[in-house]
Amino acid sequence: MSRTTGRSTTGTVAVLSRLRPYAAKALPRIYVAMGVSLLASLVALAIPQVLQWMVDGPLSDGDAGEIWLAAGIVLGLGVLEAVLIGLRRALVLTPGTHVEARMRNALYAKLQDLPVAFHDRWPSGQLLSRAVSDLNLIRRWLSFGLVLLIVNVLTIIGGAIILISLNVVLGLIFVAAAVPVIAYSFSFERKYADVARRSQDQAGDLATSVEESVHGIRVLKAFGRSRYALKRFERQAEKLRGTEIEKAKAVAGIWLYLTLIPDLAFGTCLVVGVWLASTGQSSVGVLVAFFATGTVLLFPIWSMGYFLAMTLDAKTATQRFFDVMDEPNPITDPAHPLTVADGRGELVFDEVHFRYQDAPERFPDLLDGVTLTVRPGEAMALVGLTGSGKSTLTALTTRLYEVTGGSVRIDGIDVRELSREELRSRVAMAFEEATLFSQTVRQNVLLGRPDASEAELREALEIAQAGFVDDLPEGLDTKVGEEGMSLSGGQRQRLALARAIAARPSILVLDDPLSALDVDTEALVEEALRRVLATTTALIVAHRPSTVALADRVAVLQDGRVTAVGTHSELLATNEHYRFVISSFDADERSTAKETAS
Ligand SMILES: Nc1ncnc2c1ncn2[C@@H]1O[C@H](COP(=O)(O)OP(=O)(O)OP(=O)(O)O)[C@@H](O)[C@H]1O
Repeated sequence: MSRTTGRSTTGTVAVLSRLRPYAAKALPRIYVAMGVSLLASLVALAIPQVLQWMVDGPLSDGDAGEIWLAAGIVLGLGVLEAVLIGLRRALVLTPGTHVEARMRNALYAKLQDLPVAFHDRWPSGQLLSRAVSDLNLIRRWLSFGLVLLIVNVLTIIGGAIILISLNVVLGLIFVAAAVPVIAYSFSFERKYADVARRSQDQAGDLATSVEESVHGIRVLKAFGRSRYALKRFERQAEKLRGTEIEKAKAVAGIWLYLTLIPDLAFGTCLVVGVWLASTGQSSVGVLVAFFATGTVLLFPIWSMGYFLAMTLDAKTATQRFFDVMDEPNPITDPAHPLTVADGRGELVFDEVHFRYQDAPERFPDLLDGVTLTVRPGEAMALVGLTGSGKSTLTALTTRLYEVTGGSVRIDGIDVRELSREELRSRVAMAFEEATLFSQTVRQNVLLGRPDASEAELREALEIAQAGFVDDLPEGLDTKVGEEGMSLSGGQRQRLALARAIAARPSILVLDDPLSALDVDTEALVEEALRRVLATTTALIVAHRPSTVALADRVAVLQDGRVTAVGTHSELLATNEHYRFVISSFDADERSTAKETAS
């Protein structure tokens, strides 16, 4: 999915000025760099004045002493200009990097804060490209493009005034040439802004493809789909290449205008100037100064296209950054959070309604009035057909998603009345898909409670039957996750379970976290889990009879509601839907057993 939002009508200055809070600390240094750069331009513009004085004065008088003096001044001014340019470069070297780092941290914090629903909608490559290449563009613009764009414009204006003061006719020919250039620049801005946005969005899509195919490399290889993935990637890369060429063509167009028109203007000035000098209406010195000034102005004029493009790239990058930063977060802490006093661990779903944002309107709510009480210390299994909304219901307990009606209460307090930190310290979750981070085993397990003691950490590992960690090369300090040791699915699940247990929550939510374990290990984990569940309230999504056996009672989720609650044997005896779900478990188990045997 592309996050292209189409052409923005917001002005470039208005968009870029949104960078001010992040750039505030860097701006003084950037302003000084601008001042220094402007000084360098003034020095460059002063050289032709000295030449004029030299040609009209000492050179025509044949005063050798003054000729040497003038040459010395020109040389001195040249050296001064070089020193000032060097100083400008030194000044702009670091401030942009600070701004980039500040913006990147802010973006990361925002991404952490935004709800899961946001991450469901946004492809990770789009976020990655914002965090890397867009911020890179902004840094380069701040430390280079912004300074030189402004200084070049001022240099061109100052140079034009000098040209007019040297000779009105020649000066006006030069200024008249600016009219078509400015007109073209406006149409360039419109065209380039569009194509820049498209290119940056397409780069994000490409990053998403790379990310997906790297993540899914096993599936692609196993299904022999590598060539297909490559073809898809090539198509996207080709599309981006096309857009980049469009961009390059737009820049080439303005570049042509910016070189051709000033060159034509100076050519005209040369013809008129020679005529003026030959008819005595202008001195040779003035003519020399005029063309020397013109030469000084050529680079600022030619490079305007480049800096304009850079500015528009930075504008697009800024818009893309704020696409994320402006995203409202409906799941926030209340102004005056309550605290759970006794922490008994009662979990109540009261007439809970929920529907995903992108669910078609004709569909009823996925959760259509779920009412369920899990008593303190009770282990409740949640059973239902696949797709009935079990995982979704568990996600509401920690506000990964927000209820769209009704409420979820912990010890009598609506979860929306608690700070998210307090809520997530009360409720710990373990998911079927066990995510480990590129950190040590210890850091991964203590994610929810970094200050847990060694004994607590060991106990959690023991309950989750994760003793294998001691056989890892560096034990608990072995790095796992994406950049570390590869672990099996079952090992990952056991670490994720240990993580939930180590958090010592009053409510434990387990979304089928034992699915990847072999039968023997599962039995051992379940036996150990029973000890924990005796003191902790638990909501357990069950896909297997053995998981159901862990629970005191079972709730049946059907058509968006909890239609029955009871013990396993009660429900078996009285509830037809339960019997049907359980028989589908058995069928699954049988087919899994067959697959394992074959
Ligand atoms: N992020 C999402 N955005 C939109 N729809 C979703 C999202 N996650 C799940 N759904 C849909 O909501 C329904 C319920 O999904 P959920 O994962 O809660 O079911 P489940 O009962 O846990 O299923 P299973 O037993 O297969 O794990 C499904 O139809 C699914 O397609």
